[in-house]
Amino acid sequence: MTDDTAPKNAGSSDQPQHAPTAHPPVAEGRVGVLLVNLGTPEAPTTSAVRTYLREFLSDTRIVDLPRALWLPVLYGFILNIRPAATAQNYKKIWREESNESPLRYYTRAQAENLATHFDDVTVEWAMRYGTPSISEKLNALKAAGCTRILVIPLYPQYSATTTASVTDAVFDAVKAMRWQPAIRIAPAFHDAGAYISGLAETTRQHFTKIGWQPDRIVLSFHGLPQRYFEAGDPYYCHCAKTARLLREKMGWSEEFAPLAFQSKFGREKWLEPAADETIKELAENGAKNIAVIMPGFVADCIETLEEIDIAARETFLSAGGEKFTAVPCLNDTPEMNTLLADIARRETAGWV
Ligand SMILES: C=CC1=C(C)c2cc3[nH]c(cc4nc(cc5[nH]c(cc1n2)c(C)c5CCC(=O)O)C(CCC(=O)O)=C4C)c(C)c3C=C
Ligand SMILES: [Fe+2]
Ligand SMILES: [Fe+2]
Repeated sequence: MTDDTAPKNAGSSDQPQHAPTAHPPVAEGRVGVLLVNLGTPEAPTTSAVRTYLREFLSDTRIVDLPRALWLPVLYGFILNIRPAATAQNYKKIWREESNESPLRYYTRAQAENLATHFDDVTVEWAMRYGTPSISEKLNALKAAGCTRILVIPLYPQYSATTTASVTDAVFDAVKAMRWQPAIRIAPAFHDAGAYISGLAETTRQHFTKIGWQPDRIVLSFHGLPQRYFEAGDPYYCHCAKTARLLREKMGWSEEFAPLAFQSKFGREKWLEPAADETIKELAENGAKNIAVIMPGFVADCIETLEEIDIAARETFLSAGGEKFTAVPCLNDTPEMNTLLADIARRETAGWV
């Protein structure tokens, strides 16, 4: 536990007789939990989106092409063209009340809700790209005396592009520390009971709220280049397992609730089928009322609110569909709170 008497030697009262006395006070003995999501621009403007995309798309975990090939494309084309269009899309979903993106709003709420479960654990949240950074928050936890820190990447399905990238940033940050905290990284939770039941329960509640039942349901996950899957990324298999478990829980067939992948970026072949094509085909084949569930996202964001709830809705209605609903992500629901508390308790076992 922290000893407030100063001056103080690090870590122990078992100091040798001739120990130096000028050591700065070091708080110690607490447990910290750091929730980490992807990251988001600071504002829905071209320049803020450019700053965000520059950091995001420079990560070799996200785009693994040789830098000599990728950087000219990134700086010559993508960062000149994409930010303006993406900023327009962020404007459509921006939370004006708190002047932030939904992803940031819900990530903060998730951390605040999780903190209510513990008296003696400090809970913080960070973003892999942009702010607040992982390094800033790990240093803040350390300064608050956390010598044991659990990091929970907020991605239910493991991918090198997301989960491993968080781990990279965590260890880059501790690399700069003299007295490193003990670090644990929570594993993927694609098949966790509380996650599947949370998805099932919030979906049922949503259908009750809207007052109609869909003819078909698309289980849409963020996509990846197929090459990453072929190189050993387990993401596709984790998505397929989440989809199967949710179908089993709800009594849905695979035909009724097919798996699809959204958010394709660039020219490479990505995981298929593409969600927008699946949604269009459903309308063309006579489905009138559909729902889209996006279990790969624990917080609503541009990909769920703009790409699906605005753009894919338009695709479906233009192709002859009549009713479309995007089921909200787990966000700041009690179900999400239970899930995070379960993960935090299990993964801090022996610490708390
Ligand atoms: C090569 C490009 C991309 C890969 C690979 C990728 C993987 C990936 N992303 C998420 C989760 C999110 N992505 C979000 C936005 C987003 N993703 C990409 C590109 C790749 N993602 C871009 C360019 C963007 C920005 C928006 C745009 O310009 O279209 C978000 C939302 C952020 C927000 O502020 O709302 C999330 C969340 C996962 C889970 C994943 C791999 C499994
Ligand atoms: Fe993405
Ligand atoms: Fe997108």
